[in-house]
Order: sequence, then C-alpha cells, then structure tokens
Amino acid sequence: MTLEVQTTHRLGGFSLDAAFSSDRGVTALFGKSGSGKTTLINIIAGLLSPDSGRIVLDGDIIMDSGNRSFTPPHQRRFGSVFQEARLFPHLSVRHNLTYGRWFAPANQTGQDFDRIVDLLGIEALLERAPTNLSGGEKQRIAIGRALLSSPRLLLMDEPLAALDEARKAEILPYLERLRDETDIPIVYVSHSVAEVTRLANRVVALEDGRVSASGDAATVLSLSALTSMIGRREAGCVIEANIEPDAGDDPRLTVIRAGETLFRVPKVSLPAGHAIRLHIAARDVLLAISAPQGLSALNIFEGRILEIGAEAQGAIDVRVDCGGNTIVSRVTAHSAERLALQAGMPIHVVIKSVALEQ
Ligand SMILES: Nc1ncnc2c1ncn2[C@@H]1O[C@H](COP(=O)(O)OP(=O)(O)OP(=O)(O)O)[C@@H](O)[C@H]1O
Repeated sequence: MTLEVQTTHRLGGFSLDAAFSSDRGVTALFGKSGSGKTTLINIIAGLLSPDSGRIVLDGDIIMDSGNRSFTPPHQRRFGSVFQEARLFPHLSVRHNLTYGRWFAPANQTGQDFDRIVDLLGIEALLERAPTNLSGGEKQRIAIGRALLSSPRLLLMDEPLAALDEARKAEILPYLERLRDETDIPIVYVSHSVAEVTRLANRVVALEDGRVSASGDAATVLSLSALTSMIGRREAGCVIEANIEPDAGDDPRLTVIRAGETLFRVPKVSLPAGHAIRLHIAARDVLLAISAPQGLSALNIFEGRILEIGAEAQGAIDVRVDCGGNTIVSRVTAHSAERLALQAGMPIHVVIKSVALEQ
C-alpha cells in the first residue's frame, strides 16, 4: 500500500502546500495547533476539495486536479476516526459497529466482525448503549466501526485528544495492535510527542502549512529543528531500542539495548527482544567533562560532542554521540562557556530520566 499526497489549498489567510508519501503502518501528521494537519487530512478524506493536488493510493488516482478527477468521500473507502467517537446514542454497540458494514464490499464475512471485536477487546461491550461507555471504550467502538467498513486507508484525527491520561494509556495498546496486525495504512494526526513516539512509523512534520521534515519517526523526532514544534519541555531525542534478555544484576531493573549502549530503567514487564522507543528530553540530560562519581543516575555514558546548538533563552542544546546514538542535553549558556564545550570533545552524559514508549 502506498499513499502519495501532494496538495495546495488556501483558507482565508492560511495556505497549505504539502506533499508526502507513506506506506504500511502509521504515518503521523505532526505539528502545532494551526499548522494545517486537519486541513490536510480533510483533503485526503475528500471532505475538502483543494485548490490543486493529486492523491494516489496504490496506483489508484483518488483525486487529480490536473485532469479534474475527484472521487467523492463515500467512494474512497477510507475509514475515519475523529476526536469524539460520534456513535449513535439510540443504537447498541453491536449495531453501531455493524452500521459501518453498510459501506463495506458485499463479500465481507462475519469473520471480520469477530476478528475486529477481538482485536479491540470489545466483546463484553456489544450489548451496551454508548452512553454507558467510558471515553476510551467509545473510541474503540468508533475504530471498530471504521474497520468494519473494510477501509483501504484509515484516517485518524487526534483520536485520543479528548481522553485523560489513564484512558489514553488504555487505548494505546489497541492502536499498536491495529498497526501491527492489519495491513491497513493509517494516517494519524497528533500534536503529542509521546503518542507519535509510541505509534508512528513515519512522521510528516507540518509547520505553517508546509512540510518541515518527513521520514522515519525516530529520526524526525530527534531533529533539533523540531524544538519549536515539540516545545522546549519535551524536545530531545528518540532512540530505537530492544529489551535485553539479560536483566542485569538487579531484578528491579530492566536493561534496554540501543546499538552498543545499554540503558537501565525501572522494571518493565516486556519480553526480551521487544522493540521500544526511548524518549529522552534534553532537559533531563546533564554533561560532565570528567567521569562523574557517586551519582544516583542509572545511565551515565561516555560520548563525543557532535554539535553545539544556538543559544535560546539562555540555554544551548548540545548533541552528543554515545555509541552511535545521538543524545541531546540542554545546558545553560553559562555552563557551556564554563566547561568550554565544543564539537569533537569527549564528554560524559548523565541521564536523569528515560521515558519508554513501547
Ligand atoms: N474555513 C476556514 N476559513 C479560514 N481559515 C481556516 C478555515 N479552517 C481552518 N482555517 C485556518 O487554517 C489553519 C490550519 O487549520 P487546521 O485546522 O488545519 O490546523 P491543525 O494543525 O489541525 O490545528 P489543531 O491542532 O488546532 O486542530 C488555521 O490557521 C485555521 O485558523
């Protein structure tokens, strides 16, 4: 499955000029509020006819302004999930789900229903009314309804934005299963670094209606140019890693390997080899010019400074190569001067905390 999108569109004072391509898995449209994510996903859905553009899914031309072709939304066979579940309150969960089948091809079988109910863990909810469901449960039904229409592409516009942290955590594993166990490509709009770090295979970063970066998720999310979009609190690096089979010397810890580097984190119950991403915020990384002694931090590595960023609000982001992984540290401009930091210099990084996005 390959999706190619190229479009321009003007909305009042805002102009969108974006192009990207994606294949299987989750492609996140990531950007700040007002960057054009919803406009772009609405154009893909066919809810908005752009000034110009071309959208091709697996060789099938969905729209092409060049030859005035435009497939109406209901004929695109794209499933949509929005911020609110938009379920029919007078229908049971089962009937809300089967409603989606009206749009599916005639040869669809009951097996799809059972498989999707199982995938989303909603068996026990089938006879309930939507009003009695939690926000997370409602979203799982909305996703099930979209899947039962046998979509060629799934469009999700901030599906977790209306949920609290506990509900988000409850639904994320189901989104991962959706990504890993179906062949349906997903275009996923979000402005949450944690969500995108956890779910996306590829990231298309949008800034003021333009694509400022696109590619593999860990690479794009680690770009220093994304700091303004990610926000200074969360900006840092994203590292692909795996759970090590050997748990190390302390059963209360888990060891995680990223290339040559071994991270130690508080115990997580994931099997050996399981792939995860580590998100390390730059503000959680300290630098030392000599090997630090007697610190409580679990992760202290030797590295070499790759790049010293520009000063912003009295702070500087320093990119350090640690065994092939780039770790970003934010230090005050004062400290950078005092330690005489410069590119190429050997350095020790002290990581105060590591967020795991499974
Ligand atoms: N109908 C409209 N007329 C004029 N301007 C519009 C219209 N719809 C959206 N815009 C503007 O287009 C820009 C992009 O909006 P869009 O909703 O695509 O952004 P977004 O990245 O999805 O934001 P958010 O994360 O807040 O949903 C915004 O500046 C918005 O004000």
